[in-house]
Amino acid sequence: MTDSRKRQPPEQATDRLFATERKPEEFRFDASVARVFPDMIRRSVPGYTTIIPMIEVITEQYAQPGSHCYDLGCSLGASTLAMRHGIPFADCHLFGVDNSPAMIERCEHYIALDDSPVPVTLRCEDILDTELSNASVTTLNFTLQFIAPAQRAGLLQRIAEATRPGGVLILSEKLCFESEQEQEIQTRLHHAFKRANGYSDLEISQKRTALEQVLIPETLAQHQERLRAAGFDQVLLWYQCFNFTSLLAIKTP
Ligand SMILES: Nc1ncnc2c1ncn2[C@@H]1O[C@H](C[S@+](CC[C@H]([NH3+])C(=O)[O-])CC(=O)[O-])[C@@H](O)[C@H]1O
Ligand SMILES: O=C(O)C(=O)Cc1ccccc1
Repeated sequence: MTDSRKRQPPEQATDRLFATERKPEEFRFDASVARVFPDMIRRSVPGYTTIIPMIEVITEQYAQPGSHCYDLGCSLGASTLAMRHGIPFADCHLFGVDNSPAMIERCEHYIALDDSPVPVTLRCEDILDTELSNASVTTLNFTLQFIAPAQRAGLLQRIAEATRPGGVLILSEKLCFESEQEQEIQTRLHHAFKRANGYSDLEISQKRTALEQVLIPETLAQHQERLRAAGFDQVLLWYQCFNFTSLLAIKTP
């Protein structure tokens, strides 16, 4: 492939994956999702377009010279590129990890189009198996929710152990709520957000069914307690919009 072809951005499309009636099937990060993913996540996750630039701001504050930064579940690299632009040291190494070949293939194109100096290595791997060491900033931007709940504590412990003193984990997640009333209100607001972004009731309901066994949200308290038990000293909620949040877990220097 010539250099100029390699540098073309992948074509992007509008998400109509759930627009027509389809047989119930579990949601997967396959090629059809990868093709529409920027549109899908922007229209589906309240606050996503705010969180991405803030990942750059947070990374700039916490990246340490000579350290590793990790974006776990990097998809097409939106959070990876935000981290790359925030890292103020050329001797840091950034790793983007995702187990979807369709995502990693497209992500490679976006990384190649970006010419900032921080080296990036993409790994098509399960984040449960990926090697972690010498970390200053690690991001799980809406990824932990797709990991089986029984595996979550072990992964967070591995991240905390790999994190240097003064380093952080940025954890963004869809939440559920202990109060049934709050669960109902926040879900209604999330669905209203999706409708305002052009999704029909059929699209909202079919995607909801497809995600039921795949995206398993937990409460804010569950996340905060598990992050502390994993070895993070401070857990700050820095963003919430409806049932979507982002936390900053800090290992004290
Ligand atoms: N076990 C796993 N190992 C590796 N990757 C996984 C695993 N399970 C799921 N993934 C990957 O985690 C990503 C989650 S999307 C992240 C968005 C991105 N961070 C963004 O800021 O744009 C969030 C969403 O779709 O709501 C997908 O690309 C999966 O393939
Ligand atoms: O679409 C939804 O309802 C979500 O909860 C978020 C989402 C966004 C992109 C892929 C999977 C889930």
